[in-house]
Amino acid sequence: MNVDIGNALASVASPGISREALESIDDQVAVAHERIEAGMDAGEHGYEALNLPERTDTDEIRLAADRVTGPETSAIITVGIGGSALGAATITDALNGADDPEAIYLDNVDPEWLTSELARLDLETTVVNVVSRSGTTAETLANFLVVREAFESAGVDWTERTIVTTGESGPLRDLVDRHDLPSLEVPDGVPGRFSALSAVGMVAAAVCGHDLDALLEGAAAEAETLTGSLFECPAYAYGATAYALDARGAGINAMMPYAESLETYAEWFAQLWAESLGKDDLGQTPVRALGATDQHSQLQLYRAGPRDKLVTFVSAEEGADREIPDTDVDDLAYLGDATLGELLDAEFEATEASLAAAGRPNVRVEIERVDEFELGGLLYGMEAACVLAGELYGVNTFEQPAVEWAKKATRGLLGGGEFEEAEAVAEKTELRIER
Ligand SMILES: O=P(O)(O)OC[C@H]1O[C@H](O)[C@H](O)[C@@H](O)[C@@H]1O
Repeated sequence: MNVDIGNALASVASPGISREALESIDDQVAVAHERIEAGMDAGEHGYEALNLPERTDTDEIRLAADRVTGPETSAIITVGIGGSALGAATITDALNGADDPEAIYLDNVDPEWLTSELARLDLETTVVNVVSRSGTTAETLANFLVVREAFESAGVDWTERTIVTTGESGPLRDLVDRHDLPSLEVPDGVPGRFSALSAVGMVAAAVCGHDLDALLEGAAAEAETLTGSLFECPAYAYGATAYALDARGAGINAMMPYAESLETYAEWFAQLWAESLGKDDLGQTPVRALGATDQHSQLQLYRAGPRDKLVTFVSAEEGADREIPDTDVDDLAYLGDATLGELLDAEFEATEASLAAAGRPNVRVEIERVDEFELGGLLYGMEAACVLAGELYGVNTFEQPAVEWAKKATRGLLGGGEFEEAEAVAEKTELRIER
């Protein structure tokens, strides 16, 4: 990926970063890079994620996926949540074409939605991809039990169509052993939100026939750019700029890719950025946005609201295109001379310039196209940017203790044990205004 931080400079934006400040931050980047390199060399928890390009065994993933996939495979249901779903969804949503199996992600426990999703599938030709490091995540286990029941009710042998990616032990590992299911391991030392470039994120891509090696080659090429300076490393330039803008008041980061196929990538980025950096009352709030669509919903706030946002654009240099037919509507005749791709590019450049004209900081992330190599580089680049930002914030980038309170409360509310968190739910302060 390439990064252009010109519109984040103090000469353009407020908040903005002076060139002197960038030079000073670059000294911190050099120190942070040494820490990151040491963590990678030692295979330390979290830093190990940046070793995935050479660690992930794509043959192993393909072999396991091939045990449940055939030419008749029409769909793959991934049952997982958070990092155990968003990386895989980012890859298949970015790469799947009309002829690929449909990739569905059951990463919520909404009964109406899940029932409607299952009802429209041909379970005979559907693969089930269960992903959970712990094997105890309530949403994932509940959804798996419902999916398994749906297969059994349809008289379809789920064991012939189910692949599991989980830790070395736990309920899902027991299920694998009991039914001799094809399985893969969640890599040690890699938090879920950093695991897209491992079996966690790549089984669905394998079932859908994508080039896993190209994903890793793109990631490896990005890994090669990790040097000790933000002026030489796009990932570090992005991470340092986002951090520095937050320190100057831009506490919100709207991730706005100009490609429909990257909409889920913005959701993946939101977990990566929020769950890694949101600690000790610090962290930059990610907002999922999409170009050109959100020019018509959020741009007003980005351009004329509080000066508390960075807008991050992701633009693909090339892609499939389509002519806009001629029209006799006078005011729209100019569109007939353009293609949809030219319109999308013009809207991106116009929106980028409109924010700069209003002194609103924005950064451009460029990829050549949305394919395996470029996507692997984007995922890896943003992971490295996040690790660097975590070093600059001085937070524990790789843990997420704050998510545990609600889990305990949920378990307590369902009779899964005595938890004071559940009692706190009952003590809610109310001020109800009813219709
Ligand atoms: O993979 P699992 O153990 O099922 O965890 C799934 C997700 O839930 C956790 O609560 C964390 O918030 C995520 O970082 C994680 O990816």
